[in-house]
Amino acid sequence: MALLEIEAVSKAFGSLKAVDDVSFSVGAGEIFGIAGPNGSGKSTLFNIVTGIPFGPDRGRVRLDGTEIQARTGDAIARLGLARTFQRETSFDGLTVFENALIGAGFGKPGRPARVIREAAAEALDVVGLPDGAFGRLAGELSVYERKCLMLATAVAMQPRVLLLDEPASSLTKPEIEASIGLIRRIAARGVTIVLIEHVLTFLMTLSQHLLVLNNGRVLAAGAPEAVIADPRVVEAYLGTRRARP
Ligand SMILES: Nc1ncnc2c1ncn2[C@@H]1O[C@H](COP(=O)(O)OP(=O)(O)OP(=O)(O)O)[C@@H](O)[C@H]1O
Repeated sequence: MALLEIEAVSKAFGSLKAVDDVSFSVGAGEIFGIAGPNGSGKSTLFNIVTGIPFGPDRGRVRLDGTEIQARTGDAIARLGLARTFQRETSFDGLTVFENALIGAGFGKPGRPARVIREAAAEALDVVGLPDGAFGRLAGELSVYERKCLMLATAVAMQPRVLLLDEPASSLTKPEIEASIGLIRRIAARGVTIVLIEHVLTFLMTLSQHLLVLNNGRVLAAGAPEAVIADPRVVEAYLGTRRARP
């Protein structure tokens, strides 16, 4: 059985169908990529799945067989589904370690402080933020470091499924390479990953399955090589240009 099942979900804003009858499933341990032009509904899809800030108008979302579409974002996160955002999001007035502690302590009442601290330190280690950075204020970090911290805070929650919204945006090529490595490290820990990204090489390198959205609908889905070779995808996602290598 799939770990995450999305069945015919839709979300409209007035007359705009931002997500329109979208279905797919993600197997345990998989890295599942989602691409699509600007405004095709990718972030709205993540909002619907995580309940942050809203669920779907219609359709079902199942996490390990449990229907979650009517639950709050908070309850969904407690069930083991975490997300990051397109823009770096952190508590800027808190230190790197304090930010990770918030993730590690989330939804785990009664967890000993020592265990929470260990989970926070481990998550920061996974994303490559060294001990020397633990005391720095989040607001003083570089864009890349802030993205790493947002990721570490989500990893510290020890989710079963992690949804990453454009982790490579605004990064340099070496930083993108580093991000690929750290997403692989997170996946190797048994975390199932769903990844939205504009950078196609990033998606192609990481994903076992790829889905392309266009105007809120699934345009193509399947093996990444087959999907990006699909003429409808070339036209919708890349316009008249060919895919950049
Ligand atoms: N809260 C909202 N209220 C009204 N319209 C919205 C809202 N959120 C998204 N939309 C609209 O829904 C459509 C899909 O937006 P969404 O952000 O999901 O696309 P996207 O594929 O993530 O785009 P991008 O790649 O630019 O981030 C767009 O037309 C957008 O303007």
